[in-house]
Amino acid sequence: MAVNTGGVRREARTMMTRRSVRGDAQVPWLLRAVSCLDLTTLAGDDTPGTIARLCAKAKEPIRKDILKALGFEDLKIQVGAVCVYPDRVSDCKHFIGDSAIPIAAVATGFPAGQIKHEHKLEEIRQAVADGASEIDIVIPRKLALAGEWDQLLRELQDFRKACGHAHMKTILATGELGELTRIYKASMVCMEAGADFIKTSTGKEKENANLEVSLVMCRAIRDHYQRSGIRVGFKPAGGIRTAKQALQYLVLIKETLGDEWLDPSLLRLGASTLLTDIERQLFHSAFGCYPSACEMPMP
Ligand SMILES: O=C[C@H](O)COP(=O)(O)O
Repeated sequence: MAVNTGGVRREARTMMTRRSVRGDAQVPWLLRAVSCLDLTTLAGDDTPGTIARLCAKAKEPIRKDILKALGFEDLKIQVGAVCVYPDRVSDCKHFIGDSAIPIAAVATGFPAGQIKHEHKLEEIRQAVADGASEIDIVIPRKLALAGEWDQLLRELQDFRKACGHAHMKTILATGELGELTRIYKASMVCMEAGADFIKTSTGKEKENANLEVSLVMCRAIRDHYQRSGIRVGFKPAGGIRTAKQALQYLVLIKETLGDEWLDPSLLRLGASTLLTDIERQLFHSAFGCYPSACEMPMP
């Protein structure tokens, strides 16, 4: 199937002008975005201290006084998952404790995927053994770029097996795949290999998540569902920093896949700093002004 690039651009643009969430109506949508958030830290200087702070925030992502002022004090809200490098999974396991928040590990030589296939499989198995229940694998881009779809399918099926009981989220790194038609095809191969989620980007490419590639990937998910009856989740990731952007993704997913996909079991927003802006916007809705820098960190 060839994707009409101009048509996708137009549709993504007009969808945002046709449908938007304004004023107080934003509050439940933003809370939904928080519950679908893969709260992420993927930095070379991540330490057990960084992971302790990440896990504390994952358990209580929005301050109690804000929730109370919004009338949601009884809401038990937590993020969709925490997402870290494989070497930090055991720290996460320790700090997440008894909470049911899933631990996601990036793997297969994240972000570039330029390591040997057997090392990728070993990395997945180790992350699962350490306590990850979700594995965000990067696809070997060279196979997609060369159109070697059968080989890509075989390697992804190996990853699927190595994940065992853990969910497999496949990262396309769309910014490195070029054409939208290739992104559609790669999405289909990932789903055929048994991906539980397809994810746009690592956050490390020059071009990360955007509405156009998200529209194409959501359509691939819809087409796959119509053919197989299997619901695959979607994870836009990389460069999603503002509450406004998060709302745009929720609108796009609602319009393309329906309300059923607005749930952590089928939607995740991969982001390292988005939560700060969402909390600031919720503070504004609760108290009528933005917090000062000492009250809440700036994004
Ligand atoms: O998977 C999530 C991304 O790596 C996070 O990217 P970000 O730091 O641009 O939010």
